[in-house]
Amino acid sequence: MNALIHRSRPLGAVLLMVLLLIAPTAGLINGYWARTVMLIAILSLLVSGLNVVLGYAGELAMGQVALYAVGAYVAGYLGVRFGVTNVLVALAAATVAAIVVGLVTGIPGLRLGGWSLAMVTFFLVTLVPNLVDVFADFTGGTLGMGTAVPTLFGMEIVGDRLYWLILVVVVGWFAIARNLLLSRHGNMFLVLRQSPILASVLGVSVYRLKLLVYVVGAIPAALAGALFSMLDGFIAPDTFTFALALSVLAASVVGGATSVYGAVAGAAVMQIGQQTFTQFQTWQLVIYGAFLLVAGIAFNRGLAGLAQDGLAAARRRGWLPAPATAPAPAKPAGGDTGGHADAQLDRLHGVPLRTEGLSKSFGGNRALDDISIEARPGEVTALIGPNGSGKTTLLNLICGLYKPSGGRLLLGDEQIGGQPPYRIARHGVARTFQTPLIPKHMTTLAFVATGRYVTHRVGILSAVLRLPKFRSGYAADNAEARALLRLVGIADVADQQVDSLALGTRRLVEVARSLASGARVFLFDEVGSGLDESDLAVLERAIGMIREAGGTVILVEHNFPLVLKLADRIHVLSQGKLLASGTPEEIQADRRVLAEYTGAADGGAGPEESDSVTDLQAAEGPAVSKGVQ
Ligand SMILES: Nc1ncnc2c1ncn2[C@@H]1O[C@H](COP(=O)(O)OP(=O)(O)OP(=O)(O)O)[C@@H](O)[C@H]1O
Repeated sequence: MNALIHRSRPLGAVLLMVLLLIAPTAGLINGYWARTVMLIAILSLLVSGLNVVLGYAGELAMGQVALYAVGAYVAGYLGVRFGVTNVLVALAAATVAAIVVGLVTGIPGLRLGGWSLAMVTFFLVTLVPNLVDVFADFTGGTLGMGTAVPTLFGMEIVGDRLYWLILVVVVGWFAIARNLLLSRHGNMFLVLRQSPILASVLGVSVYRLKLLVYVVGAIPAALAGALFSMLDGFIAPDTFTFALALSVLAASVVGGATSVYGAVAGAAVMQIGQQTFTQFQTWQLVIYGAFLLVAGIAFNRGLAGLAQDGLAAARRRGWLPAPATAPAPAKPAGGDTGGHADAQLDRLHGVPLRTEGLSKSFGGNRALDDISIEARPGEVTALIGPNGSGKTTLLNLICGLYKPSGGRLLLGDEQIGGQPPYRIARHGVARTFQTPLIPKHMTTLAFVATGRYVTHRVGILSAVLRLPKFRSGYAADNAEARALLRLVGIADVADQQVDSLALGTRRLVEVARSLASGARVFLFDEVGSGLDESDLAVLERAIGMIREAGGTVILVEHNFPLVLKLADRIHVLSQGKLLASGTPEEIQADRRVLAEYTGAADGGAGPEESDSVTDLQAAEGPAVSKGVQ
């Protein structure tokens, strides 16, 4: 979990809110500005919903305006047709309607994948005027409909009361959004945005998580619609235009899509801008288009990003004190990258992993052909072979990123071949990537803790309400992540942004992250590549500890000396086939292996003595990049 963000206190936001709440009664703002504040508050709900979906989960969903219309018409219709004017009922009904519409549009949009959700939600916005027209008996058609005066326990909610109601709803939503986004769930949303592949190998069903995020993002939009119908007392389709959808997108960019409170700043800039420039209506589409082009490139983290950069610069220059972070554990004597000497692993319940005649074809390319190997618990099983021989493909098959074209994959006695990656991860299979998958906007500690997201569950309600279960889970996540970072010798980078780390350190972070899930099988894809001598020593020790603790380790590695030191058994792949299997001594002595690496014509019929360790090393070519690495 993001330790730095989690500790942030919204003091400024609270003070601003108190000031705004008392402003009209204290005579600090007139009617015009009170309405402006209400409109900004309503727009910020729309923007916040978009931020959840776009900024966190990375899904472009343009339907906020359609959900805004749904909320407005549901609340309006309840009052006009059924005489239900209670604001709590109206807000609850708008929330339910948002969930229903979110599910109805999100399920097909997300099932189809790709740009489908963006398309579905885009069409939803363009459909609003037509739907309003078609159901004119309920909506008043293009002429619009007047709404009833909202009430609460017999009181009419108008004037200052409506102002307070709107602010209270907005504060309530932002409290929920803050607690959700600044929690392990928000961190998983960020992982999802950065890499659905990473989310899936962490045990998360990408489809379900995206649907959840999309539905959560729909709720504030519908609440905004309900509040708007109360504010204006009239609803007409020309409120819910494509221009408004662009305005919401522009406000999200201005405020910063990954900032919780940036939505308010973005909404304020948009609303005040529109009201101030009288020519705005005429030129709004041009202005939004140009603005999105410029802002998207020039300051893509919005006002919130500029503010964060400003604060960081002020801290660097010593104008502001450094933020308080949890003290890093003391380094042991002699350790230069954070201690690991005292670190220990709990027992890992490794299971045997077997492949039986496993094959994989990509069109006409037989990348793997009839591979039968076994990796045992408490052992390191190495996969070696020249570039393109199929090592990563085998790992991708084991963790479910590729579906086998033939053969079986057994974890213990269970056939897991062909299951989706999130299910295989839940069986206790963890992996690292040849090119580490590292999210943005997250500390190293928070990232390592994402390994525990599925295995040590804490519900969304616990996070939103900050229940004791959330707090104890947060403490346990942090303690475990720190201990694992210490184990892999990089405790000192715990509070740094994980995407700022060097490649070698990222690899060690991935090892720590894979350990955090309490996995039984570990797939390490070239973890030693890019590590210096001291990091390699730490890595060697960490993998040794996993073996001692009973874990099943499959190591793909080009660093042959490292393989010889760590492996109990080595399998050599060549052009998708299993060339040789044996102990390190047997493989070193196998002339076919040396011939494969050096390209010698005569590999010999069987194992023979060779001075081949350095030969094998020298024969390794540079890694190539393709597919899921
Ligand atoms: N997604 C894919 N689509 C098409 N072909 C692929 C895909 N992934 C792998 N291949 C092919 O499968 C073969 C094996 O590739 P793989 O990446 O598994 O090799 P490797 O042994 O891991 O190589 P390296 O050591 O360079 O990582 C190659 O011919 C590669 O082009």
